[in-house]
Parts: sequence; C-alpha cells; structure tokens
Amino acid sequence: MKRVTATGVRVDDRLSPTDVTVKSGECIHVLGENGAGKSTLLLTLAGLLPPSSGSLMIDAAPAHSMPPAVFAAFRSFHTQHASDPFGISVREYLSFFSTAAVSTLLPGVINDVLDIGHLLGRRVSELSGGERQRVDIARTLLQVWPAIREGRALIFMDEPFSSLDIRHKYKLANYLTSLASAGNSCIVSSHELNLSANYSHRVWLMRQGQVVHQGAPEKVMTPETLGPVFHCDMRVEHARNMIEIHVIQPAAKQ
Ligand SMILES: Nc1ncnc2c1ncn2[C@@H]1O[C@H](COP(=O)(O)OP(=O)(O)OP(=O)(O)O)[C@@H](O)[C@H]1O
Repeated sequence: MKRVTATGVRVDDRLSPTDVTVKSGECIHVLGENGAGKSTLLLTLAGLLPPSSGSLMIDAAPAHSMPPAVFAAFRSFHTQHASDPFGISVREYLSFFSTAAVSTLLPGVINDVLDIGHLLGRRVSELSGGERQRVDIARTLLQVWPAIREGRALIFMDEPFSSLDIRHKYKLANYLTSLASAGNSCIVSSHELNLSANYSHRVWLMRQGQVVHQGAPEKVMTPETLGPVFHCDMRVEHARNMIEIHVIQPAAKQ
C-alpha cells in the first residue's frame, strides 16, 4: 500500500521537482553528500516543510488536509538539531511524548535497542552526544508507539546514526528494518554507506537537490552511481551476503 506519494514536489533553491513514493513495509535510506537535499526532502515528505509546488499525498489524501493531531499520531520525525529541554530529566522529557504511564514509559524493545533505561533519572542537558541522540530516537518512536504496534507508523529519521557508536548504529539500523517488516515505513537519511547498503529495502541517491537514482541497494549502489554522487572512486564487493563499499580515492569534484 502506498503511504506517501510525492509528485513534482519542489522547494525553492533546495529541492528540484521530485517524484517518489513510500510504501508500507519499506525501509528507505536517503544518501548524498552534504547539502544534497536529504533533510529538505525528508521534511517535505513528512509534511513539515510546505513545498513551493507539487503534490504530496499521505494515505491517498492531500497531506495539508490532514488534522495535525491525526498526523502526529502516526508520523514522527527525528531531527538532527534537537533543542535542549533545559534542566529536565530524561524520564520527564520522554513522558511528554508518550501516553503510557511513567512506570511503563519505556517499552522493553526500545530499551534493548537504544539502551537508555539507566539514563532515565539523568538530566537531558548532561548527557553525552550519543546518549542524547539515543534518547531523541526513543522520543521519536514513543510519539507514534501505538501506531508502530499496529504496523502503520511513518517514521522519518534525519541522520539517526551520526553520533552513535558502532554497536548502536547496527542495532538501530536492524531494528528499523524489523519495524518495516511489521508494516511500518521508515525513511532514513544517512552518511553510513555500508550500513545503508545492508539495512535498507531501497535507497534514494541524491545530488544537488535531486533524487538521481532509486532502487534496491544491490542495484543502485554501484561504483558508477556512487562515484558522481560522492565525488569519490568506490569499489563495491558482494561477500558473505553483505554489500561492502570501499573508498579507493577521493576524486576531483565534477
Ligand atoms: N532553512 C533553510 N533555508 C534556506 N536554505 C536551506 C535551509 N536549510 C538548508 N538549506 C539549503 O538547502 C540545501 C539542502 O540542504 P539539506 O539540509 O537538505 O541537505 P542535506 O543533504 O540534508 O545535507 P547534510 O548531509 O549536510 O545534512 C543546502 O544548500 C542548504 O544550504
């Protein structure tokens, strides 16, 4: 089932007219160099940045026609630039985004993936960068937790892996694919080529405000497509059921 259908969606000076769809059960990773337009595309598809032109349909209805409270019950967005909730504890912070009682605030699976149970009593402002990011990812999931359990959540994550250590990066990437397997849709921007190649159903490669390639990672992530997108010479190997991407050398900007 199509959850998001963008047709000719454009943002002045940031995003060229773009046609993309997101189906239920998909985990899509969006890749491209700094400034390629990944955040802009995610914000637009999430209905948080009005497009200059084009049409955005969510569940076959115009996105702008959906009451915000209805939308927020199944669509959540993890941002790269979270503001600091001064002075409050992690428990209080998360409780703003959950309908569950404080005693059952953190579903076990979220704690298994993000490992934040021991941080609940700490002040948000005193966490390390990666701890804070894990708390914010939990916030994003808690906001739509009832929809996640029903397999109908639309989860946007803008660079959720950036500050995580290697174990949490892989645990989160794997968990997002499992959420998609349960019917949810995850749209994730990433600079982690190897992670994205192996933990996504589709990738969108962006360059200069355009989606220039989209499809299954094994089809789309080739030296020929990745080279011009990242201005690097790459080697791609398929070994042990994994895709391995190696940078051979940075190339001159074309
Ligand atoms: N609020 C804004 N107003 C105007 N231009 C913006 C704004 N935010 C981003 N831009 C510009 O839009 C373009 C795309 O930015 P965007 O943040 O979408 O890129 P990105 O691919 O997410 O980059 P990164 O990997 O660095 O996070 C860039 O040229 C950026 O400078």
